[in-house]
Formats: sequence, structure tokens, C-alpha cells
Amino acid sequence: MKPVLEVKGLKKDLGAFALKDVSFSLLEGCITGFIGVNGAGKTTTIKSILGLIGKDAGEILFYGKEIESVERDFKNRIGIVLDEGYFYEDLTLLDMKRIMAPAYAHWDEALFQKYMKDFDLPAGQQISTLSKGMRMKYAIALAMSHHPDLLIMDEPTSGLDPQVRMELMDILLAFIKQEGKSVFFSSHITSDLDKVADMLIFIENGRIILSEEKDVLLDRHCLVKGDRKELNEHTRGLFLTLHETDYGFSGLTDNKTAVRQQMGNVIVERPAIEDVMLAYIRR
Ligand SMILES: Nc1ncnc2c1ncn2[C@@H]1O[C@H](COP(=O)(O)OP(=O)(O)OP(=O)(O)O)[C@@H](O)[C@H]1O
Repeated sequence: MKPVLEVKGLKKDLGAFALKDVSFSLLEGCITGFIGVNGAGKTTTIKSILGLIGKDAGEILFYGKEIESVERDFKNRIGIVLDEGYFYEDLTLLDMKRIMAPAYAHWDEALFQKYMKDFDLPAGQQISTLSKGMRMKYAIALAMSHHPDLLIMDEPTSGLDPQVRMELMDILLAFIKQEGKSVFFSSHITSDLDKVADMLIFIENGRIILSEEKDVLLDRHCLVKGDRKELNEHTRGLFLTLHETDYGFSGLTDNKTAVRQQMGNVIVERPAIEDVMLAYIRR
């Protein structure tokens, strides 16, 4: 799988917060989840990639070429869904589209109309009156109607109900099935990524703390539950996180073999991304 986007040594100082040497790659054919708690630096990273804020250091390559040198091609080949929307609220959906469409070399009006119909979007309605779910679907229709190769989405699921979130996941899965497509998707709602992500990147306080294939990461860890009498000074040391109650314990380990050898009567389960994320950010 070839890299679509490579971020190398990205730095941005915002005073109280800084991106510290952020490096990662997005691979073709993959949905990459960009995970971090509120304020970890997801939006700042995405804005730096998109050139919406300047960077202090580092380089960003798009299919191996510096973004600045292929800016036009980059803009034509990415679809963007941002948290804040960036729409003129007073315009209707149709009028906003009329402003945006000419900016793209490969705008496909028939495809846009299809999305509008599939998503049940009212073309003549003012953007300010859309519900959150409709707004997100409209942003996706705009982002996908010029056949982008890379979809970059900042917190697209925040504030959406489970039904709409599921619809969005289906849209992403249909998109990624096409040849040569990739998705970069930031979220702190990790359950969405449990379903669709191929790769995961964790960011914490402006630093990338983990970048790995989702299945490899989840296979490497396990969630262990059992009676507290299984815990002693040796077995406690096997856990990255440990939560104890009067009734028992649950903990995350990256040492399945030792747990199986040293702890007799415990339940071992596959963790969710959230379990692993919490373990890494608490370190
Ligand atoms: N223009 C700015 N000037 C100063 N600080 C900023 C600026 N923009 C963002 N920050 C700070 O940078 C930090 C990271 O913000 P960012 O929006 O990148 O986080 P995030 O991971 O996207 O969080 P969330 O999940 O809440 O959207 C925050 O502490 C924020 O207050």
C-alpha cells in the first residue's frame, strides 16, 4: 500500500499548546482513525495539513510531492468535512453549492444531485436551519461530488445520533471500496472507528503516541476481568490500566501470555479502541 499523505516533523507553536514533531503516513485504500481526547491537537494537525494555519516546521507530502508544489492537484483530489462547517449560513444548500462547485476541476453535478436525493436534503432550505445530521450529510455531499481520492474529516460524528453515525460509516465503507481511495477521520468517539478503521493514530498533547494497524493493536492487547484475589504484586505489574471494585477487577494488558500463565481464573476479552486509548493516555 502506497502512502497518500506523509506528515514529517510537523511543528506548530500556539503558545499554551504546540504540535511537537508530528509524523505519520496515510495509506491508500485505508480508513485511518485519528484519535485523541479534547484538545489533543487533532484539529490543529488537520488545519496545518490543509494550509488553514501555517506550520513552524516540517513537511507534508501528497503522493510523494510537497503539498505546496502540487497545491492545485491536492485541492482537486481531497474532500474535506470540517467540524465547524465553513458554510455561509444565510445561503440555501443550492446557492452554497453554486459557490463551491466551480472551485473543483472534476465537479460531478449528477453525483451531487444523487447525494442530495439519497440523503434527503432540501436544496432550497437555508443552511442555518439544517439539523446537525443534515448539515453533516450536506458537507459530505459537497466533499464527495468532485470524486476526491482522499477524504479528510474532522470530528464528523460529534453531536450525531447513532442512526446517522451508522449511515456515515456505511457511506465511508462504500467510498473506500472504490479503487485508490483513502479516508482520514478524526474522532474522540472511538466506537465509530472500532467499526470502520484500518489504521489508528493516537495523538496526545500535540504528540503522536501510537500509529498502528487497528487489528494488530487490538490483537496485541487484551481486557482481563476476574476476582481481586487473582491480583498480587507480580500480576498487578502485567497491566497497563487496572480498575478495582469491591466485586473484582478489570485491566488492560499487552502481555496475554503472562496473564494466562500467572492468573488462573480470569476472563480474557478483545478490547475496544477506547480501552487501549485510555491506557496509553494515562501512562
Ligand atoms: N489559534 C489558537 N491559538 C491558541 N491556542 C489554540 C488555537 N487553536 C487551538 N488552540 C489550542 O490548541 C489545543 C489543541 O486544539 P485542537 O482543536 O487541535 O484539539 P482537538 O484534538 O481537535 O480537540 P477537540 O476534540 O476538542 O476538537 C487546545 O488546547 C486549543 O485551545
